[in-house]
Amino acid sequence: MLRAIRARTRSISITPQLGTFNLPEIKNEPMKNYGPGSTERAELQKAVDLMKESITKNRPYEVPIVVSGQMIETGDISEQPVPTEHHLKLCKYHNATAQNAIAKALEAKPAWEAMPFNDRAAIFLKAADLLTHKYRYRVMAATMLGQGKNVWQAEIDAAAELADFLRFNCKFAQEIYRDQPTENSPMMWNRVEYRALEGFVVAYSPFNFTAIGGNLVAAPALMGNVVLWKPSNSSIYSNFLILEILKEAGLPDGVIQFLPGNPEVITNETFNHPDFAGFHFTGSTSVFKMLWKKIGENINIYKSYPRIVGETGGKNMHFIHESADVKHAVLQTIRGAFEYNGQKCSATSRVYVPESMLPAFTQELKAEMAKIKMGPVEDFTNFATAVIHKQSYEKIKGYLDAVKSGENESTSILAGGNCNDSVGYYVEPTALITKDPHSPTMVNELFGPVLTIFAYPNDELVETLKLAEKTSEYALTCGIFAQDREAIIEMSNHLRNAAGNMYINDKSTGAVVGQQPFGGARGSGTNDKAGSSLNLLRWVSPRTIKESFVPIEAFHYPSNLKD
Ligand SMILES: NC(=O)c1ccc[n+]([C@@H]2O[C@H](COP(=O)([O-])OP(=O)(O)OC[C@H]3O[C@@H](n4cnc5c(N)ncnc54)[C@H](O)[C@@H]3O)[C@@H](O)[C@H]2O)c1
Ligand SMILES: N[C@@H](CCC=O)C(=O)O
Repeated sequence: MLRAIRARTRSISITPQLGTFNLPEIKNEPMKNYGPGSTERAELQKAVDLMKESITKNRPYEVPIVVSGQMIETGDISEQPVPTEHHLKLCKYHNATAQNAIAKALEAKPAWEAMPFNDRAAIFLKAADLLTHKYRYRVMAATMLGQGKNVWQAEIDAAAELADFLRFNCKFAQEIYRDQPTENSPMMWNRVEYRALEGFVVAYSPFNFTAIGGNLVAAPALMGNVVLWKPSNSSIYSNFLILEILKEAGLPDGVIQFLPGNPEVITNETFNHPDFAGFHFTGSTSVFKMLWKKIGENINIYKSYPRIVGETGGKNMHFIHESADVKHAVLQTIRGAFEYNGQKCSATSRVYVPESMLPAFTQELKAEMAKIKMGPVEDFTNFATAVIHKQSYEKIKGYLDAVKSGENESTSILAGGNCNDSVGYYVEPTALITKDPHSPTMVNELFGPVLTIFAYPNDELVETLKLAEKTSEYALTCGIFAQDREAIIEMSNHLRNAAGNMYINDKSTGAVVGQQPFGGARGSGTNDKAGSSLNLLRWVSPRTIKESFVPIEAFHYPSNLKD
């Protein structure tokens, strides 16, 4: 008997982990300020100029698909244009199919999920350090040229937020693994294992945050999953650089497969596979709903119930109370509405102003908006740049044309309103004012630099809060502005379900990982809070283990015995 046990033991492969390790201290990545004359400004300018020079000489970067570390050129090529100068192409990329990638990912899975946590964490911590040191300016330059971000927007996204995601995920994962049953009855031991999901995870990322693309794949991967990544066609090059960094950091081949290209092809191949185990999505609400439906239709072919995590659109408000500091509210509104040209899911796109404050608010807003400088990203003094692509330009212009033509008759232009796509997809930062709280630009997500103001009677605060609360299908972010504490409480209470991220006297954008976990409810997503343990928990399937130490001697319980 003993010999048989020994023989079995010898056949088990054991990965030793001879210690319970503490992670290095996890802190937010310090942000560089890129002020005039700074070293970082000079280095970033050099990286941007080099990249621009290369593509201007008609040498766009070439991005393959990556399956199990193999760079594959399918020959079916598309291009990623530069939004501020659309005749330039940042990269050419090969369109993928997913077939082989699924099999290869499943092959890579057993070794990856068996790798001790400290080794998996080391890979992502190393990637964060490679990003913030060796590759910071390159990834920022790719984000600036390819996605139209100015310096500060690229810094907070492609450098700081991505590094924060990679590092804080390790901290939160360690806390999850350490979360163990606190009670053990005599002569037994209870444990919980946090297994990776059975099968593969699919991640679809949006164009607007390089960091989100990185996190959509890194979060499930850190928890032991294998991930098929379909990046947005408008952020291919920066996303490919992230994959390269992860590879240099030691990520084994096959853990993340990189599949740029036609989303419908990838969807058909991955969503119809029995091992489809999870979907990690960030993008628009309509696409998410359509994909959720497909998953539902396929439910009988899957081996498990797929985990579905989606962070989607927003129609975020600033609600201003009569006690607010007007200048502060205006400046925060300009940042919230117009930084990155309003292309953040969290962008401020509607603002409620008390009637008594309207003249001061609009005067200050117009004066400050007149100082916004718009132009290409390589001129660091530009605050606004171009929107991402032609489709987006046409959509936003359509809403503005409806205001100009009187089709949207309740609404007029207060500032801005011009569009020009002769060189880049430029939409001037625009403030509209409306008499109709349900006008199209108060309700729909435009995803561009357009803000609509609605003035409410000072004595109708509660009614207007109720109106604002149910004006759109979304519930992502919201900023309330007031000095009066009772007003803050009233506003916050009425808007409790109108936003997953609420800001008091601050703008609706700019959540920081580890400080304000991010995500919304209603039409804005599943609110699984990117950059928190809530998100990581969606990528594990816990197994509870009870081990008894001492043999029992009878099946009866004392209650079965006779007196
Ligand atoms: N809530 C958040 O955290 C958050 C963050 C960033 C962006 N967003 C939202 O994302 C949107 C902007 O990003 P976008 O334009 O890249 O979004 P999108 O919905 O167009 O694309 C997102 C992803 O879905 C894929 N996709 C698009 N159409 C598809 C289809 N028919 N079938 C399968 N896949 C498809 C895209 O290729 C991309 O990878 C906005 O609505 C914004 O609010 C939300
Ligand atoms: N997390 C970002 C928004 C991401 C969506 O685009 C913010 O808080 O501004």
